[in-house]
Amino acid sequence: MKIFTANQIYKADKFTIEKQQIPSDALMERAATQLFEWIHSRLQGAEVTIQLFCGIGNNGGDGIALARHLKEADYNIQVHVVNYSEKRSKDFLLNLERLKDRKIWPEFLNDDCVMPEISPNDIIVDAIFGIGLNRAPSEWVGKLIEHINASQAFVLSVDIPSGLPSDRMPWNTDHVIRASYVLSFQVPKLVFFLPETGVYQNQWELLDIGLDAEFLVKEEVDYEFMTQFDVQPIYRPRLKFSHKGTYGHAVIVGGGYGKIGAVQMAANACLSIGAGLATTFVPECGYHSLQTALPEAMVLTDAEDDYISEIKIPFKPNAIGIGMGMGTKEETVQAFGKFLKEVDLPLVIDADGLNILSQNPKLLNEIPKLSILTPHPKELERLIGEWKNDFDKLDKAKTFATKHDIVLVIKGAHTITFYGGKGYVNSTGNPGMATAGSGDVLTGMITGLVAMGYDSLPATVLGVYLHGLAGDIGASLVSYDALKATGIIENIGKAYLELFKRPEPQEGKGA
Ligand SMILES: NC(=O)C1=CN([C@@H]2O[C@H](COP(=O)(O)OP(=O)(O)OC[C@H]3O[C@@H](n4cnc5c(N)ncnc54)[C@H](O)[C@@H]3O)[C@@H](O)[C@H]2O)[C@@H](O)CC1
Ligand SMILES: [K+]
Repeated sequence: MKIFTANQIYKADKFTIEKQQIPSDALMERAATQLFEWIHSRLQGAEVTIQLFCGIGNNGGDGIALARHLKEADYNIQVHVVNYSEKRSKDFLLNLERLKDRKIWPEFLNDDCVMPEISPNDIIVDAIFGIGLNRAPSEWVGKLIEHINASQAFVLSVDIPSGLPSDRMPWNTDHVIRASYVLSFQVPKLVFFLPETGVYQNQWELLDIGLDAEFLVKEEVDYEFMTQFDVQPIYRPRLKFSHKGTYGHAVIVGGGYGKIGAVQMAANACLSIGAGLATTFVPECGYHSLQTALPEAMVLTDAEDDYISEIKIPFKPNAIGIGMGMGTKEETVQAFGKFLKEVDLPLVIDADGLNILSQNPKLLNEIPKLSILTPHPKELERLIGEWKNDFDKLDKAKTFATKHDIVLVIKGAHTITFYGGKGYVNSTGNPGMATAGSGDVLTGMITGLVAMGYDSLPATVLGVYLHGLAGDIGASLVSYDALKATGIIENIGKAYLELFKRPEPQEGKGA
């Protein structure tokens, strides 16, 4: 699913109005109808007070049109116009007139207004600013937002939490609505997925306002949100007349004294995702535990007992995952550097492989093209340097991936994969996956998919999605808190099955 910028949404809006030959307020009416139906199907006419805070642009217009629908269904409403500018939008004014025709007179809030009383039992509709916000809200509007946030009422934001710009950091973090729920039109907004800006909403959901399908299909975007619908076509079914050689031979290189488990989990995940064969390459000390814990895998050992000193693979594998539990001992650094020069297939590089790269930046030029790097935030910072904020991080990550022609995976609540100047935002996963070994499992899964013949980008996007989905299934069985990395591996099979269940209505999860 494409993630549009505000400008692209305006373009889609214009295109739709022209192509469908509808008046401009028709989209606002669709938006208001959808908002109303969402609310009405849940409240069923309940006697709760709904306080609507509406700006003077089209977001406010949505709120005003919604107020009319709510009134017609006999809801108990209070409408406030947050009068932050004299430049009222045409469709806002049109809907204000329609509201007045029904004898509803909104209260106009200005910079000298008394803050309206809000009970914790009220429902707030936040339609103050939408994607048109392009500068800091003035002080009194900021104070009103703080007042709403302090009310403890349920806050339903229209399109985006007011005060949150769609493409940059907020000017003042206190002057952004903390939404209990966001009903966003047609396409998700990038800010929902970033750690610093995703915190302004608990949950979001899309409402379809019928923006033109042709535009949605054709418009090129910088980011995509990878839903079940987007990921399904990547999957390649196993063939009837295939054998284990068809699904590739993966090698997992890593481990050290006390850190053989990382390799074991990666190799286990690699086989569980479907690789034909898996061989591990570990220091000698890992031999017995690996042979015992994972009988399906083969084991090659380094000459050294405790650490890796020379990486020798006596056959040509289809994929190599490297770095987990490997340490950054000088001999290992040398071995890793030599291996990078020799190897002629894309690698999946994680953990200490990434640490070695950041400590020895010259090695970055030796990374085989189309390799996949899977840093968590700290590892990413060591690779690309500090960032000012999430947007700066995305820019730096994109530049780094393009410069080295690699796939870069920024792990987190919504893992983002960068390749070829584009970012793919993952839709699965949960906080329970922030647990030891979760990254090793991901590396193993992606390595397995590369071994099976998937190209680097599809292998990564599918691997990240299935990893999150396996984690979601695991957490649904044991809770977020009790989920362990092995619990993710155990549910890879169920994740595959879930991938082909009938898609549910698009619904997102907040930070
Ligand atoms: N294309 C679509 O998808 C549709 C969009 N609709 C709504 O339209 C919204 C966008 O409407 P607008 O473009 O009118 O913008 P907003 O309603 O977000 O903002 C109103 C206007 O206020 C001005 N402004 C920006 N920052 C300000 C500030 N800090 N203080 C004072 N004034 C400020 C800007 O000129 C802006 O256009 C969307 O978020 C959505 O809710 C809906 O009506 C349905 C159709
Ligand atoms: K809003």
